[in-house]
Amino acid sequence: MAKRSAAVLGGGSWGTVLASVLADNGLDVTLWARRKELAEEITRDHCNSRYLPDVRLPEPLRATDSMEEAVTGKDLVLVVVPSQSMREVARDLAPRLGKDTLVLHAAKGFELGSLKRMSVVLEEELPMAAERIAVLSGPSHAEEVIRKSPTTVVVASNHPSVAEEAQGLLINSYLRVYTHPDVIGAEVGGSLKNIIALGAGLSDGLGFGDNAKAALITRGLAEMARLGMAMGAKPITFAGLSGVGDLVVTCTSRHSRNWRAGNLLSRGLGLEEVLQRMGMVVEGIKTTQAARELAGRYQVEMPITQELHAVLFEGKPPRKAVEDLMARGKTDEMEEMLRGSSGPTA
Ligand SMILES: NC(=O)c1ccc[n+]([C@@H]2O[C@H](COP(=O)([O-])OP(=O)(O)OC[C@H]3O[C@@H](n4cnc5c(N)ncnc54)[C@H](O)[C@@H]3O)[C@@H](O)[C@H]2O)c1
Ligand SMILES: O=P(O)(O)OC[C@H](O)CO
Repeated sequence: MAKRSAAVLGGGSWGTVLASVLADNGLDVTLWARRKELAEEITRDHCNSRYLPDVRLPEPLRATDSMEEAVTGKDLVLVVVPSQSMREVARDLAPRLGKDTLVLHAAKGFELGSLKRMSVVLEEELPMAAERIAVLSGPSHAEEVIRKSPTTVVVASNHPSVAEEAQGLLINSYLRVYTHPDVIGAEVGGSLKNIIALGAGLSDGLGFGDNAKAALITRGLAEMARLGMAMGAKPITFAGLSGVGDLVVTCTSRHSRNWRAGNLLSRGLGLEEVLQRMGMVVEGIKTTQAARELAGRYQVEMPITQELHAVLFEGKPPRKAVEDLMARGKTDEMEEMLRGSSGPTA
């Protein structure tokens, strides 16, 4: 059988690590990076010094700054760029995509303005591949996967055979991949957990304790599920890897960009300075804007998201945001879940 092949689009932390996983699995892999110097460094020195310092990448992994060269003849194209770049990259990919190539994305966010999920953006820009699209999500920090630390993720697709094929290409002894039928749930969970992780970083930075973090995680999950269900997700998806699994890892890991950004905000730094210090994408910030608009569109209460929006974009002091969350009207924790609707409780 011919050697399977893949292109990974995006030379940041997660793109580089997923390309390394596929190379470890024996695929012929080409990574596409926008910057020529980065592509050369990966091919020549087997490292990505900006995004993964001190990590040696698999020798067979090749990189290029030519998308044409990267994607031509590949069985799988894995798109791993920040959400706000997804449409632009998909547009460049469209004329080059092979007629049977699987398209998998691993971004966690919504497109600002349209508020669309990433697989919808891909379907719009790659209509010829609409039946071959899948999403990769779940608790997976790049820094741990590259060390081959045991990790579990899901590949969700509306087409079971597409999810199974992507699963077969990615699964190995340190990355266990489950298929999943709920694309909406996987994308909404993977995106919204970043908002709660920003809140967890803020909470920890302000010196609130473990009770506060447990509350944020649990009530955060409730509002993630509430919006997800209104958007068409299956509630059970939020109990899985792309829901509570990813929420827990992002709220508690020292690797989390979103947690770290929240923590820097708690020290009184402005948003611009926080982003400059991070130097990597912090998806939760734009997701907070998108989720607040989605909450309005779907008439769903998202108090944590609302308060975080006020802190990030309206100058509200974080302690006042916490006070206001605690002082909300009395409610029943499970009322809405047990009613099975997305009605107005929080
Ligand atoms: N880092 C992780 O551990 C991790 C894990 C799971 C999911 N994700 C998700 O993967 C996505 C990418 O995250 P990351 O951590 O790799 O980000 P990163 O900040 O490490 O890297 C982003 C990369 O995308 C490139 N890029 C941005 N816009 C581009 C464009 N228009 N064309 C080409 N390249 C472009 C940047 O140059 C950079 O190389 C995000 O949605 C993130 O939430 C990340
Ligand atoms: O580092 P973060 O906060 O962007 O999170 C990365 C992944 O989404 C964790 O699964």
